[in-house]
Amino acid sequence: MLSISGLSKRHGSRTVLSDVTFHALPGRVTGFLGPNGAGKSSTLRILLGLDRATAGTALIDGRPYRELPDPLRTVGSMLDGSGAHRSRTARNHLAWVARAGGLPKRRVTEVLDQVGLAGSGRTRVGRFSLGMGQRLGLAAALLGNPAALVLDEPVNGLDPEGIRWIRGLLRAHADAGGTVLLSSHLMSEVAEIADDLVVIAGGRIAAAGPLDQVIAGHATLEEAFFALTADRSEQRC
Ligand SMILES: Nc1ncnc2c1ncn2[C@@H]1O[C@H](COP(=O)(O)OP(=O)(O)OP(=O)(O)O)[C@@H](O)[C@H]1O
Repeated sequence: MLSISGLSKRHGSRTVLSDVTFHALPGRVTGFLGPNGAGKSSTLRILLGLDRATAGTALIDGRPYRELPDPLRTVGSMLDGSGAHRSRTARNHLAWVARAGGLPKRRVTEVLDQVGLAGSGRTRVGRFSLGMGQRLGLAAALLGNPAALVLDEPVNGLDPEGIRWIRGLLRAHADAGGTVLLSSHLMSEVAEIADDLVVIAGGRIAAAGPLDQVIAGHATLEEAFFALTADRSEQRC
């Protein structure tokens, strides 16, 4: 389980997160939805130990990321695409991640296959399309066969077939008991895949709960999203 509790973040005098609290549960896909600049990446960076909170906690199975004994086997993540150097091949990049994380080399071949890049393992990352880069980022996230996946805007750059594919992959992961937390600013994408929804705007949680509860009283998710985020987006202090 991923547990975010009372999380606040300030950059100088600017508050970018205020008392953010929500959970992402095993067996569920949780969509973390908000407009640009709402605080999604800031929250996920803290959860993944890449930034420190000003206050509050962000825990993975009850521990901060930095205290996980075996992080890559616990949580797989993708922030900002693949993070691979352009001059590396996909296979070299994954082998490097596997080595650093103490994972067996055979996992490289397995995840390349899993994300549909089996034929592109020896291609330099600099020649990858945006969608291939997303697939490579996902391959790295899957390397440790983790129970939890934390993905920042995973459908960015994917074509319709790629979007359909990633939906299936994330659905299967949750159906097998895994926890999936994915951020997006695209309502339609989230509506297609999420079981639970967390809506953030202006650094504050505007709504959280099962998808149907969050959109109850609104004709569509789009209408709910604008109603929930309209007041908050301008309220950052
Ligand atoms: N290092 C920083 N210094 C100052 N402000 C920052 C810093 N990092 C993020 N911010 C600000 O925090 C706010 C939230 O940014 P964040 O990237 O978390 O939003 P987001 O919801 O992920 O948006 P997007 O969908 O555009 O990526 C933004 O206004 C951003 O400008």
